[in-house]
Amino acid sequence: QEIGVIGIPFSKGQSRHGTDLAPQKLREAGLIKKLEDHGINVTDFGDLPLETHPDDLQIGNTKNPKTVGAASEMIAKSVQGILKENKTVLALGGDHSMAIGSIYGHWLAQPDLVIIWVDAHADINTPLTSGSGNMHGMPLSFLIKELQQYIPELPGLEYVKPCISAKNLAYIGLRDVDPGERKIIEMLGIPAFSMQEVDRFGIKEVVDMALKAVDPNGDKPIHMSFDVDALDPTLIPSTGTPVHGGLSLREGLYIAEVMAATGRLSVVDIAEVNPMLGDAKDVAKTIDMTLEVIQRCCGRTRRGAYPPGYTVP
Ligand SMILES: N/C(=N\O)NCCC[NH3+]
Ligand SMILES: [Mn+2]
Ligand SMILES: [Mn+2]
Ligand SMILES: [Mn+2]
Repeated sequence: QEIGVIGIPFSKGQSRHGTDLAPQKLREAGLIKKLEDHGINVTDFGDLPLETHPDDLQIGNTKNPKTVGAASEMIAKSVQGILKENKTVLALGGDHSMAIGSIYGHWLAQPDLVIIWVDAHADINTPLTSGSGNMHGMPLSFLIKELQQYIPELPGLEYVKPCISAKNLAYIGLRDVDPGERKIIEMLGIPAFSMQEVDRFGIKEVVDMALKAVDPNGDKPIHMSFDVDALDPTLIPSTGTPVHGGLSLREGLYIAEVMAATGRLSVVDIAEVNPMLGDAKDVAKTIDMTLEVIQRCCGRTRRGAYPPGYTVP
């Protein structure tokens, strides 16, 4: 499977500078070489030239809608284009508002996509239920058809068409869900496997149940939106909203290996790495753990592999 890497140097979906530096940091840590060393064909499409909208504003408490909207539109076009080249997209964020564009672009190319959202957070606040007004806590609300009656028109987001049904979304890793989000999850019956379910059933069962819920026939293109804060903060200290009691590295790798093994993993978002948070050791650890997960999204497995036609020397 061919991988197309796109850098999304973006931070305006939240308030902490730094997530825009993550794509370059991941490259500098050897991302491309690590993938190639494991026999993975990878093309690096560079970073999107994202810009801050000059006269952006705040609507209600929603911050930077024009900047987020313009970025999402550019992300959508890029993701759609890479999918058209029959490559799996590895979208390196950037804060999680990037998913507005990556999911929309995925839908433009493969409308029957399903979403696996791996995150400590649900990111499904509407502009009206959000406390902070940071759009990285809202991406899914702009995309889910059943929520559109609750979404006000925001300047910059006009082009985003609601394109996902709640039944095509499943969560893994939740442990910090706002009241409004909990209401939405229950109202729409979204399969949500929090860390409590991970503890109760184990990661194998949770991954099986999540996939069964959104893709019962095992024939849909999969969009995995992976917020690194799904992993435990001891593994990923350099992220904006860490929450104790996260996924272990092994659980994170397992999720990635199973998704990749379906052969239908079409788009992977890697969100919320913030290299400006914590000390140098924290940043190095965060980047290192993120690279571990990314490699398994792209087909490396802990079981080892060999190229087709390989014969033992
Ligand atoms: N990391 C975050 N989302 O995944 N932050 C925003 C969440 C606020 N409810
Ligand atoms: Mn998130
Ligand atoms: Mn999160
Ligand atoms: Mn609209």
